[in-house]
Amino acid sequence: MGSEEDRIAIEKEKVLMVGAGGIGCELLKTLVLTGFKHIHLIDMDTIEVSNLNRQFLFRKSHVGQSKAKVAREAVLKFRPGVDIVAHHGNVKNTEFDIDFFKQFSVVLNGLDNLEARRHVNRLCLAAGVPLVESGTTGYLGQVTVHIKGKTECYECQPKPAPKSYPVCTITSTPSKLIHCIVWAKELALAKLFGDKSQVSDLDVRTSVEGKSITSEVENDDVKFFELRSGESFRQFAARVFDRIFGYNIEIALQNEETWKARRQPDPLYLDKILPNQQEEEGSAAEENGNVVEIEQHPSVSAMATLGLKNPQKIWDVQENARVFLESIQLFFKRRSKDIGKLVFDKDDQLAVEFVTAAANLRAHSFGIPMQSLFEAKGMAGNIIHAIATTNACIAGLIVLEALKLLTNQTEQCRMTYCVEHPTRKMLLVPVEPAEPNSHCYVCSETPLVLEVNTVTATMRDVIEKVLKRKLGVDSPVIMQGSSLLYETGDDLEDDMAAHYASLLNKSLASYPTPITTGVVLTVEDYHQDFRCSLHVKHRETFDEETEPDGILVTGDIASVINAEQPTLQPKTPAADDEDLFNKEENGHGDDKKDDDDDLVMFTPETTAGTKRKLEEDENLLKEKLKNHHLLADFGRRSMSVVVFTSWPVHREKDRL
Ligand SMILES: Nc1ncnc2c1ncn2[C@@H]1O[C@H](COP(=O)(O)OP(=O)(O)OP(=O)(O)O)[C@@H](O)[C@H]1O
Ligand SMILES: [Zn+2]
Repeated sequence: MGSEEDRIAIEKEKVLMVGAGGIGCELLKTLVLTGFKHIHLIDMDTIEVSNLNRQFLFRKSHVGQSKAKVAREAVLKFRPGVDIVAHHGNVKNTEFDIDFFKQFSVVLNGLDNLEARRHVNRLCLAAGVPLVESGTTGYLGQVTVHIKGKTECYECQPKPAPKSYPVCTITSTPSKLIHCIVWAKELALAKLFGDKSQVSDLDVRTSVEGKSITSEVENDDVKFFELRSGESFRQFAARVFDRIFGYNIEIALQNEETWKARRQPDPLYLDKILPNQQEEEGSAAEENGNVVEIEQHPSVSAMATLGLKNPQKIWDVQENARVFLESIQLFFKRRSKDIGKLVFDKDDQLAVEFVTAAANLRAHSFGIPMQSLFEAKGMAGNIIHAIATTNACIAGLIVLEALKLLTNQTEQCRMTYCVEHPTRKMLLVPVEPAEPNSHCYVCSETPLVLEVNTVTATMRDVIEKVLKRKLGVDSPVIMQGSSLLYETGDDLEDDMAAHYASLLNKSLASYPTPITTGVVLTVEDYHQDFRCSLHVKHRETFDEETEPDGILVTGDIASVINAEQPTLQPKTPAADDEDLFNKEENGHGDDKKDDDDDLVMFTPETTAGTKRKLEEDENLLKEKLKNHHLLADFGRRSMSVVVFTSWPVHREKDRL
C-alpha cells in the first residue's frame, strides 16, 4: 500500500469476506494486519478436527462451534479495535440480499464450491460491488478480480461440467472402482439410509437392460430395503448383502447380450464368504434385534468395533463383508436418528466405511481391484490435500487486489495463478484481467438454447437438471410469454404451490400451451437478480454416454456445459485416474458436491479479442505446466493462458 492517504482510506472501507476456512482464516488475519477495520464475515460451517492443521484461528476446544464467530474472536484478541461482524449462515440465505451486498466496497471469496461462488458472483454483479475470487488446491491456487462492466465476471468463462457417468455403467457394468463408489454412495447408502422419497433414476436393484422394471417390482424393492418386524439388524444386513451382491447380479447375468464382450460378474453370497459367521460381532453383538433408542453416537465406527486399525490397508473380501454388515447394524443401533435422511459426507466415518466396503464388494464381484478405506474415501469425497502455505499466499494476493480496487488502481488489478514449479522464475503468474465476455449468459444475458425431448422430459427435469444444476439458479421463476409456469417461495399461496407441483411431472409437450420447438421460456431468480431466456428445441434422441442427462443447454455456453472437458487435474496421492477428480458422478450429486467443483479450464476461442497479457509466456507456461500433468490437450483450443477456475471441493483431511 502506498501513501498515508491510502491507509486512511482503507480503514474506512467496509469489506465482506465469504468463507472462513483454509483461505478465509489467512485472509481475515491478513486483512486486519493490513489495516482493514470494518469486516463482515460469512461462513455456514462449524469447526471440525480436520480443519485445525491449517485453519490456524481455531483450536481443539472450538470444535463444533461456528467458524465465523470463532474466527472473529480469535482475531479480536490480537486486534481488539477492529469491527468484525460474524454471520453464521449460508451466503445464499435471503438475508444476504442485494442491499446487504451494496453496503460493501469489495467482496472477497474464500469458498470451496462452485454453487456458492456463482451465487456471490451474481449478487456482486447485481449490487455493483467488485469481487475478488480465489481458490487453492494443493500447490495450485488463483486469485481473480471481477469488476462489473470492466472485467469478466466469474461466470464469463467456461467451467468444466462435473464428470458424470452413464446410468447403466453405474447400475450394471462398472469397470472402475469409482463406478462402484458412485454406486455405493449414491445408491446403496442412499437407498438404505437416505430419504426414500427422493426420486432417483438409479436403483440398488441391478437393472436389466432391455427389460423394464415394473412399478410392482419397484414397490417390492422399496419394501425389501426396510427392516422387517421381528428381524434382527444382522439378519437385515445379511438379507441386503445377498440381494445386492448375489441375487441382483444373478438377474443381471440373465441378460446375455450385456456380457458377450465383457467379463461376467460373480454373484457373492454371505454363506460362501463368511461360512462360519452367522452371528453379530463387534459392538453390534452387544445388542440384538429391534432394540430401541440406544444412545446415539455420531462418531461410531465399524472399523473400531471390528478391530481394523489401518485405513491404508486393503481389506480382503471377508473383511469388507464384515465391515458391510457391521456398519449397517451400527447405523440402526447407534445412528437411528440419521436413518431416512442420511446424505453422504466424507467426514462421516461410518458412512465412509459402509461405502468403502460396499464398493469393494461390488468391485470384487466385477473383477475390479479393491482399495483401502483411505483411497476410497479420497475418491468418494474428492479429496485433494490442502497446503497451508498456498492458502497464505493466496490470501495475501486477495488483499493486494483489494487494496488496488479500493485505492483507484483498478488498471493494476491482476488475475494471479500460483503454480507448482517456477515459470520464468515465477511461482505467482500474473495475468491482466480479460474484458467481459459479451456472450456470457450471466452478465450479458445471452439467450440459450434448450435441446430436450419435450415429449418425455418434465418441468422437474428442466428445473433440476438445467436450471439448478447447470445454470446455478436457486429459486427459479419460469414464464412462457406472460404466463407464469413455475415459481417458489415462502409467500406462495398453498393453492398456487399445489398447482405448480401438479404440473411438475407433466411432460413439456403436454402443458396447456405445449412447450416445444420455438417456445421461449424466461427464467428469473429475483434473489440473484438473474434472468435468461431459453429457446426450446425438441430433440428425439440423446447419446447416453456423452449426454446422460438427456437435456442440453447450448448457445454460447455450449462449451461450458455440454462439451467434454479436458481433464487437467493435478495428481494427488489418492489419485489413480481422472475420475477421481470429477465429483458429481452420474449427475446425481446434489449441488454441494459439486461440490463440486470445477477444476481447470482454458480460455476458449469465444474470448478471442479479449486482451490478454503474458502472451509471450504462453509456450513457456504450457511447457512448464505440461510437466506436471496440468495440460491435457492444449493443442485442441487456441488460448492464451491457463486458468484454474475454482477448486475441487473437499480438501485436506489427514485424520484417517
Ligand atoms: N454457501 C456457503 N455459505 C457460507 N459459507 C460457505 C458456503 N459454502 C462454503 N462455505 C465455507 O467456505 C469455507 C471453505 O473453506 P475450506 O475450503 O477450507 O473448506 P473446509 O470445509 O473448511 O475444509 P474441508 O473441505 O477440507 O473439510 C468453509 O468454511 C465453508 O463452510
Ligand atoms: Zn459474465
